Amino acid sequence: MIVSIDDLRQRARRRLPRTVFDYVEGAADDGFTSGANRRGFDRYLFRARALVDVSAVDHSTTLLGEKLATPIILGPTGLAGLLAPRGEELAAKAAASRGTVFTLSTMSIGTLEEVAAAAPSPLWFQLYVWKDRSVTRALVERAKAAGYRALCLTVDVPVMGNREQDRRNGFTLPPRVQFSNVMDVLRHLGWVLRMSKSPRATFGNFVDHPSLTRTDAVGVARFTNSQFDPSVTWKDVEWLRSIWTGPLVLKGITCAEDARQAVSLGVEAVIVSNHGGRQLDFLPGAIDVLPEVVDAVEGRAEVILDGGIRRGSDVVKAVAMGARACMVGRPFLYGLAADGQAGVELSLDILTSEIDRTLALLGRPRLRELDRSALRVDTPATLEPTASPHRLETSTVTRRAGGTSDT
Ligand SMILES: Cc1cc2nc3c(=O)[nH]c(=O)nc-3n(C[C@H](O)[C@H](O)[C@H](O)COP(=O)(O)O)c2cc1C
Ligand SMILES: CCCCC(=O)C(=O)O
Repeated sequence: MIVSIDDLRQRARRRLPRTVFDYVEGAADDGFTSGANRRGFDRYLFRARALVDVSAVDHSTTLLGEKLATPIILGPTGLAGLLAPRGEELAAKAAASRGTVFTLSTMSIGTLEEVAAAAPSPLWFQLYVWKDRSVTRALVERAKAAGYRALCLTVDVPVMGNREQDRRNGFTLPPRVQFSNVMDVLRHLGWVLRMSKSPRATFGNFVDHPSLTRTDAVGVARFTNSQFDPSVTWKDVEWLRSIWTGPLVLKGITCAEDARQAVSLGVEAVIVSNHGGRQLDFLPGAIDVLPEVVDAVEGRAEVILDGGIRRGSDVVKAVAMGARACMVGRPFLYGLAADGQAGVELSLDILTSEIDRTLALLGRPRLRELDRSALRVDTPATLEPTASPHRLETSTVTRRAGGTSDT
């Protein structure tokens, strides 16, 4: 029986060939940051109020001027179409049915036009900047023509992170059957059968690219490293600002300086993210850098927390710390692999019902009114309370240079 995101993960693990599941789980280097995204939430504990009328709980919010029925939005994930045929379309439809945003990755299997045609949900398009700026410009123009509401520039992939398991597995596109994985593929004939209905098994937005011929399999990291531009700077953000008229969002902000620079260029939202621990290892957990970014932005842009959300209580903590919404990657991918569109809907329903229960038990029925007084934290000095409206109550135990002592 599936009652949690972890149950969905187990189901996804059983249904996918190892190489595909490993790609989804993949973290850079030693996986420190991937683990920190989860561990970070453990340091934030609740301060609950009793005897509050919580008969009507409201978890709705607004983001970039649009009302969201849930504070959880679906993040960009390359190759989601390998988890289920037309996977990106299914996930976008699931987001629409739950009143939230789906973000399509540049590196999707479905084309950006196919996904826009399939789903009415407020769609965002995530952009990687290609060395060939005419490719980048064409993507932006196609996204505009197809009706994507916001452009989300990912800023934490100047080069691909070191995903060692993908390298050991020889992960390619299309996925290859090799001596080392033939037994695994045979054990997952259901997936093979399902995927035979997929219109293609390569990057849909670039089907005409000379490196993506029908016969050759391409190494995913090798391909992206050859195409993504490592010389991208803030100048490119200015350029995108000038050619994209809608809201511009930067994904992958992890410090105050970058947050301030983003705001000064008129960016509407920043996503605090370490790419789910898939890029630079030894960044802190996303929730750990959220206060720094919220305080630097000072309300001039919206802040979204991305990375490590597996429970509704994680979302409640992030919102209390000043995030407007949370983005998820793997949770909805597990749902997609487990049961297609219904599985993505289930992942959203699980998290949203956990948010409701948490808000009720916390005695804070309106998500939008949460602030740092809902939390206590055993914190290093860098996260000490600030004067912002999201002032954080420290717990009675604070960490001192010499260890832990009662105050
Ligand atoms: C399989 C997979 C593919 C991803 N592809 C992209 C991508 O194409 N573009 C991007 O900006 N982020 C990508 N990400 C990062 C996610 O958008 C998001 O930052 C991350 O998954 C959040 O962590 P979580 O999985 O713990 O929710 C990918 C993540 C995963 C797991
Ligand atoms: C498939 C190309 C890159 C996707 C990505 O950004 C990731 O795997 O994290």
